[in-house]
Amino acid sequence: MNLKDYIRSIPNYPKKGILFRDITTLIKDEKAFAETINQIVKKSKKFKVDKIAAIESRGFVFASAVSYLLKKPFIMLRKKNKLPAETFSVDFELEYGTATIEVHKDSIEQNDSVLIIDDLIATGGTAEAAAKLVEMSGGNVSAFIFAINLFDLNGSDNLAKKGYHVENLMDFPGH
Ligand SMILES: O=P(O)(O)OC[C@H]1O[C@H](OP(=O)(O)OP(=O)(O)O)[C@H](O)[C@@H]1O
Ligand SMILES: Nc1ncnc2[nH]cnc12
Repeated sequence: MNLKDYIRSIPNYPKKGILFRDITTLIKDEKAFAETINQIVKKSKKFKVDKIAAIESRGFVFASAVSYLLKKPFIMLRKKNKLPAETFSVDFELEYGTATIEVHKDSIEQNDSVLIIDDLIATGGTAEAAAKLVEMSGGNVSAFIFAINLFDLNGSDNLAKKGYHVENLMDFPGH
């Protein structure tokens, strides 16, 4: 099965010049969804993983299934003002705007090895903010796993250059 066949590409969404890579067409096919989760689980075996963290909202779709299969705790990295208790907070830039993500201060313990999962990496701004949240919490990023890498936006390569382990299931151009 070629997972790339299940990704729908929509030009000029949400802004002119963005080629949107849509995962809804992958997750509505139960075999493609299961294959995606299995491939992420397989890639995760190379790394020490105490906890899994994922980025709202599309990241949750994949990461919670992986967390269930690996029997590891699941940590939500959420958009601003969604988490009810005390948080660490990081502002960052997106391919199409700016944003803030937060994590509860008591989600990650000192020296936890945290696997960060998201559906897609573009510029890498979101992923770097996620890494900062893990590190501010006292944890270490054991690796990043993305279903889709928009390779011409260089986010994945930039994370690797910074010394992070990065795994991608599918490569697409972002434009
Ligand atoms: O590498 P970057 O340039 O930072 O972009 C990647 C991020 O953008 C998308 O999320 P989005 O903010 O659109 O939110 P959503 O998951 O709630 O749709 C995607 O799910 C990644 O989290
Ligand atoms: N081109 C793109 N397609 C889907 N999600 C994205 N998130 C950031 N850039 C994206």
